[in-house]
Amino acid sequence: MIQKTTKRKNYLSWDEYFMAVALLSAQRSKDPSTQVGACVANENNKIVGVGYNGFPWGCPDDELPWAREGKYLDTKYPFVCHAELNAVLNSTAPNLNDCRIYVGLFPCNECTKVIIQSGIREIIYLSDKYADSDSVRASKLMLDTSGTLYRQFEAHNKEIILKLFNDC
Ligand SMILES: O=c1[nH]c(=O)n([C@H]2C[C@H](O)[C@@H](COP(=O)(O)O)O2)cc1CO
Ligand SMILES: [Zn+2]
Repeated sequence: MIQKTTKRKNYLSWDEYFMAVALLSAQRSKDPSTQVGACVANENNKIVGVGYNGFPWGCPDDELPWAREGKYLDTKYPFVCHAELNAVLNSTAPNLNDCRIYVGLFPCNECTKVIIQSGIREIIYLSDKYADSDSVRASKLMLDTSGTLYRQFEAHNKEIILKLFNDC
């Protein structure tokens, strides 16, 4: 076998790593329409919280509705906890001051309040598909006025492949 003496070139950047963790977490979501994941990293690039969208602890995934349309109480919206909320609540760190949060989807106004109040200073998001909604407009107003940073994730690769069985 030929010995490799220089470092590997195609390793993940920190941004790619944390976004990949967010996207992997999203795969735990039972939402049939939109799976969102979030990953909080601190100043030392340590992961301090992860989450995905789902119903609250103890609320059965098969009994509450997953519908998007219909009467409010027949939809998922009053029940589902957003990924960002779960990532903040799941954190074991004493506080999230100066952390970054990586999310698949631009945070709604309710999650934005949680993000700002938790001390997180930067949001890195993948999709802004609800940019035209009042919720996201309100988010941006709060972020701009509070000085909380946000930027879209810059992808250098279109995909990050995880192989469960690798030939190494
Ligand atoms: O910031 C967010 N974080 C988050 O976890 N979600 C969740 C709530 C829902 O389960 C799903 C959105 O559903 P839909 O795209 O079908 O409206 O994504 C939604 C947003 C933005 O609205
Ligand atoms: Zn939200």
